[in-house]
Amino acid sequence: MTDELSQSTSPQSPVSPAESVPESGSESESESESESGSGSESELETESESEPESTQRPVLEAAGLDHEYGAVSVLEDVSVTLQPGTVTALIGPNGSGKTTLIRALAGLHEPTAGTVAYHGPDTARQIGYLPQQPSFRPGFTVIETLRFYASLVGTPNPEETARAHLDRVGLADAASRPVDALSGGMTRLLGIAQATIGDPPVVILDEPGSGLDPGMSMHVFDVAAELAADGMAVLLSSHDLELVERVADEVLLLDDGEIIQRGSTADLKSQLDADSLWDVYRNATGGDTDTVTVQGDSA
Ligand SMILES: Nc1ncnc2c1ncn2[C@@H]1O[C@H](COP(=O)(O)OP(=O)(O)OP(=O)(O)O)[C@@H](O)[C@H]1O
Repeated sequence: MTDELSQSTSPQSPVSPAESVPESGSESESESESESGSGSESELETESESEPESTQRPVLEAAGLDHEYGAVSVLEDVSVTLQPGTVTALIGPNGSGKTTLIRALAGLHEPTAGTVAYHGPDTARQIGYLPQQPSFRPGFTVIETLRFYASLVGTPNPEETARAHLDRVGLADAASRPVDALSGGMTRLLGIAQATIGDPPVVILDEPGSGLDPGMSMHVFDVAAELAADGMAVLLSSHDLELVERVADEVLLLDDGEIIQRGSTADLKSQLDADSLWDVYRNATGGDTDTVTVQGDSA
């Protein structure tokens, strides 16, 4: 699907070529991330269509992921399963490897080792992805941009789909505004709307609440919960532990490239004798509040 999106990009499209999804195996890990992430057939193993669906069966399954940037090991033996109809939250200190893991799950870079397998239906779009810093091609309005994505995935009525997705994130009033005139928070909301166009079975949101005011952050997390209620498997990363506690069915705590805790908030709290997810986090990570762990050489 990544290939489809890239190939469909015309010079007149709202998708900047510079923002399109990196080619398979490309290590162009710059922060100019694509807003059109999706499960790349070339990078994800796809299940046969005849496989029966089961609620117990993960729609996305990653096993034994390692990732290295040169000599620096950032992920080590990470396994993740995403179930339909659930919100999974990825939490962890700055630099612990969340974005690296997310990009591997979204098929945007190949892990050094391990597998990512998609077991969901053979839809036009398998994985929707919100990068940490979404960007859109200037010169197009919000509605034009979303309409473009809707037409890319073959939606029968792109206008209606675009408006419905704008509505869902609370951006309806900005439909006619040029994308380059949006605030940072509004750009993120547009990114979330874009990530869900085509109703992909898996939606991966890298820090969807970052830069949003408290009310809008809560709204965005509620949107994530609604997507899960509609049957999608939602993975989001966040540093807002209160909101994570509010919506997540499962929490993955990543520290120094390894998942050191996983489970429902209730289970984690009881296992670690903690009153809140923040206590869980602090107990499990050592609660360092004044340093960022830099993996590998600190230069
Ligand atoms: N392209 C790259 N080349 C080399 N090192 C990288 C690259 N991208 C990330 N890293 C390093 O990998 C580690 C994990 O980074 P990553 O962005 O995955 O962490 P994160 O948990 O998402 O952090 P944050 O919460 O601050 O967004 C960091 O030490 C970072 O410096």
